[in-house]
Amino acid sequence: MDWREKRKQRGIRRLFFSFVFASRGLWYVFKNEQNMVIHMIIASAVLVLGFVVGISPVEWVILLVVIGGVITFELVNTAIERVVDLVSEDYHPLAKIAKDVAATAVFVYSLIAVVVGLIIFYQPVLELFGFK
Ligand SMILES: Nc1ncnc2c1ncn2[C@@H]1O[C@H](COP(=O)(O)OP(=O)(O)OP(=O)(O)O)[C@@H](O)[C@H]1O
Repeated sequence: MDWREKRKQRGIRRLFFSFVFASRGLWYVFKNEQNMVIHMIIASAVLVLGFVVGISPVEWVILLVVIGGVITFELVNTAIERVVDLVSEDYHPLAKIAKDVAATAVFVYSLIAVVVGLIIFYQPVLELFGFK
């Protein structure tokens, strides 16, 4: 069955194929984008740190939203890069703007994620190392 036929599916089968396509997308970006690997490593370290210092339920929610946001922006950034390359691989000022703006979206959200991480972990990490 090719992808056009899969797209015509309805109900549970359609849902199943949506998950298959989504997991392929995630795997593709993980394999091909170094930044995604870096995001995943940092996210894993932060999650482990969350367990170690014992952050509150609200802090967990904030952390998960922020981590999910960074990963989602990286996925959308890669999708935009590939669509731009599909339209033309030649140099074009608009292609440059599209890719630069998409990359900036990831950068801005990542900066916010770092600040949120510092706010959540600053105090508990100091206490963990006996500075407070
Ligand atoms: N077709 C193009 N025309 C003009 N500039 C381009 C073009 N393709 C890429 N660029 C420039 O090169 C940069 C890197 O593009 P590339 O497609 O290699 O993305 P990347 O290195 O995977 O980016 P990211 O780090 O965001 O994943 C873009 O941000 C853009 O400034």
